[in-house]
Amino acid sequence: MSSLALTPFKAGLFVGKGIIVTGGGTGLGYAIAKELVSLGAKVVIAARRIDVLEAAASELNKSSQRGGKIYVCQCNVRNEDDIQKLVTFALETMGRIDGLVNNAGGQFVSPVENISARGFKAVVETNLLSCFMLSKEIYNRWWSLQEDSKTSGSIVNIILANKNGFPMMAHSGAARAGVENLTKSMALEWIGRGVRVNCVAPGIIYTESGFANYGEMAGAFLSSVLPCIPAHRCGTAEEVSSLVVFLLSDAAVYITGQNMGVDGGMGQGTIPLRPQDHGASLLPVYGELPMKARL
Ligand SMILES: CCCCCCC/C=C/C(=O)SCCNC(=O)CCNC(=O)[C@H](O)C(C)(C)COP(=O)(O)OP(=O)(O)OC[C@H]1O[C@@H](n2cnc3c(N)ncnc32)[C@H](O)[C@@H]1OP(=O)(O)O
Ligand SMILES: NC(=O)C1=CN([C@@H]2O[C@H](COP(=O)(O)OP(=O)(O)OC[C@H]3O[C@@H](n4cnc5c(N)ncnc54)[C@H](OP(=O)(O)O)[C@@H]3O)[C@@H](O)[C@H]2O)C=CC1
Repeated sequence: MSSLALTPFKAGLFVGKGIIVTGGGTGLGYAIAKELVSLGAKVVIAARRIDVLEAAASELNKSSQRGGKIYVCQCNVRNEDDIQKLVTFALETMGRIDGLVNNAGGQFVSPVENISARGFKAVVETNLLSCFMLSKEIYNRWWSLQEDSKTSGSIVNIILANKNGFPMMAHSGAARAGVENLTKSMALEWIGRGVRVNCVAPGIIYTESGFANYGEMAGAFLSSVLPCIPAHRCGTAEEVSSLVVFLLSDAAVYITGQNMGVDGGMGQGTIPLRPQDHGASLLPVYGELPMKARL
């Protein structure tokens, strides 16, 4: 499903630690879980499709080192009851929670004017509300109760590179911008409890599962978009997971409230999904624009 982790971290870095990775059965989440379990972590992977999670767990457990173990929990992150059950399950199985990766997420392609209110809400719930609900639930039921000042938690929120908006996926752009700001607020409120909160903003990362959601559009998208990425290629899931694992680890103990891109030089700029074709609008009001200066 996924190639080797890139981590340079020392073996056993996460021995005894418990981490939750939402959307951990596929794509980026799978790569993150794989790297963690190979470093000795206990990891709960959570998503809606239990069959996908179970298949992933049996593969991932083959990468386990030093007591690392994968547990699975069915959870729709849009549902608060499911979120509460996930935290109960994680505490029962792992005995503790040291890290959370809010990775489950997604959206659909549509111009703003065609998105229904329910569709917009569904995307906001999937990407933003879920992050708030799960982070808060773990804070209230675990991190806020720890007396030992050396006990710390780390939350990594996966968003996406959309500093300049996200045409054709505006609902997701808005939700992810919300996650970035929520990250900064949680980072400042919870620093006194030793909880760090950061974002990782991937650019275009080739994951079979992720791109499968877009059917035939994905091929056309990739060929038009690759020249716009300074690296001239997509990233890989492992190139994202190495940063996520670093942020989860104590090596990042002085880093909180940040948003870091993994985007092949895009500077977290907008993923260039083309706006709908249009004739040259916004023509210059004064003077003529030479033809070669137009698309
Ligand atoms: C072209 C290539 C682009 C590449 C981009 C590269 C960068 C980004 C990559 C990634 O993010 S990869 C990960 C991708 N994975 C996913 O997107 C999966 C998760 N997505 C979803 O589950 C859905 O998109 C969802 C909307 C978040 C949830 O859908 P669900 O069907 O479960 O929602 P409901 O509550 O049933 O429906 C609510 C509402 O939403 C409307 N809707 C759902 N899908 C679409 C669609 N494809 N087009 C238009 N509208 C959609 C649905 O119709 C409902 O609205 P109403 O019809 O009732 O008004
Ligand atoms: N690949 C890319 O280029 C980029 C990806 N991202 C983001 O990275 C994250 C991972 O993407 P990627 O691995 O590529 O794609 P995937 O489609 O493989 O991952 C999405 C995961 O989220 C889970 N998920 C979706 N909705 C829910 C829900 N309501 N409740 C629980 N789990 C849910 C899915 O599992 P299930 O369907 O079983 O619930 C799936 O495992 C996503 O947030 C994505 O938007 C950001 C930038 C670029």
